[in-house]
Amino acid sequence: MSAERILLIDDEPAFCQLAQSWLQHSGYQVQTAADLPAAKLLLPGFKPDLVLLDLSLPPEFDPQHTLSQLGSFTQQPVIILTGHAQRQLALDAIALGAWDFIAKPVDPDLLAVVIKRALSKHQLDTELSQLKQQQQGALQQLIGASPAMAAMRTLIQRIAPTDVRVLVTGPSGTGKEVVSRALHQLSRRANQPFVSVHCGAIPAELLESELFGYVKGAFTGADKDRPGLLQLADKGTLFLDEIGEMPLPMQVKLLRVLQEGTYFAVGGRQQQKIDLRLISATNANLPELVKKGLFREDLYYRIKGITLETVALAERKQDIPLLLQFFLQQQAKQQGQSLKLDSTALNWFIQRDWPGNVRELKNTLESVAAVAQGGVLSMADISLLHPQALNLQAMLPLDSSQMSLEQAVQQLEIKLIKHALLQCKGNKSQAARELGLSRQGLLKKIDRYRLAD
Ligand SMILES: Nc1ncnc2c1ncn2[C@@H]1O[C@H](COP(=O)(O)OP(=O)(O)OP(=O)(O)O)[C@@H](O)[C@H]1O
Repeated sequence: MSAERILLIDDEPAFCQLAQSWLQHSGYQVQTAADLPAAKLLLPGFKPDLVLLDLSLPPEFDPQHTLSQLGSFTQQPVIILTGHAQRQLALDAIALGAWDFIAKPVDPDLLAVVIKRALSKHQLDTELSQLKQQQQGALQQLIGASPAMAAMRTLIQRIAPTDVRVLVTGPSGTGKEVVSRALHQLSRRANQPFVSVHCGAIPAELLESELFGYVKGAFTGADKDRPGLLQLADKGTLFLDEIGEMPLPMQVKLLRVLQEGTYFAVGGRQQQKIDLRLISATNANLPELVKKGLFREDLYYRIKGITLETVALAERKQDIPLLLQFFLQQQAKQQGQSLKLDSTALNWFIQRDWPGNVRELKNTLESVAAVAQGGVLSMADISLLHPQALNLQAMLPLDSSQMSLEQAVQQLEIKLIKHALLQCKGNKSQAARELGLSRQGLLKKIDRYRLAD
């Protein structure tokens, strides 16, 4: 650990020299300043963890003036150095926020104790505020003000500090990984690793050695010991994404780890102990997979703990503007210019269906932002990537002002669907994609408007 830094502000050169040498001897880094202007110049570069401040400083030698400057030291505790006659002033200083005072001539042992206490308090304060920031940060990444998102936030805050296993379910692209990361960041394991494993992306034959690691000679090519992801996640959180895709033989092995907290590396004989929190995610229906014999029932109950369910964007459309704003800010940071959507473009994003949920919304916005020129994203930009969007205005029913909103919307939908089907030569999957609908959604509308023939 690097030495803690102390800034000593005192105009007596002999005292400064002596105190500096005591403190350095005790392992602190010390810089001295003879007056407040000199001290303020040192602050940004030296970043002291603690300030020792004499009250009578040149040019005024006015303790009240020095006290009025206490506000310059907000990031670190200040210990006041006083003469015996200045006791009341020292008490005033404490009322103004100084941490403690010590009388001159200074007793080095007493000084050491006071400094140690002040520094450990300062460290606790810093850790606490970092933790608070981290916690706010974790939830700030989880955008949405819908009742579903508010309930999700409350649940995350409640269960994050426990070690209970969590299964996050919900449609693809709805934020299951974001939720899992927030659970980790709000947990007591926040400073330990969060290791994410996509169970479906690693070939079945490699999954065991990826998770458990292997020892030298375990198989051809294993020329040295290699730790597995489980070991990398030790003390932290293991996130098993798409757990429904884990092959059955691997499920048996994972079950043993969860039951016993131990495992063997591939080819290894030494039992490894592990302490981790498991969070799993899936968009599959696990009970259904259990019924079909594709997922072990005993493992299902082991990983289930508490189930959190993320909700499709279609069921919380009110989150779309907030999400757009969040992603626009991210894009703006990357592009180094401010970005916004004009009102028609914003409406297009809100009205559209997003079968790929937040992921699709984010990707679409990013592509539009990439092709847009200037800081305002408009329908013209959108139509470069989604030509059917341009036709929208032209397709509005001519006498729409005479109709109810519902009738006008229905007419517009019918026109758009017919147009898309024509363009896609009757291919419904393609037309659904063009319209930003799921195939199922399009079929329902075709049925409702009797457009089948
Ligand atoms: N509530 C949210 N706030 C901010 N970003 C979100 C939110 N939900 C999702 N995202 C973003 O959407 C994208 C997809 O999210 P994520 O990977 O967490 O979804 P998922 O449900 O785990 O998807 P999959 O099932 O396909 O693995 C990510 O870029 C993520 O940052």
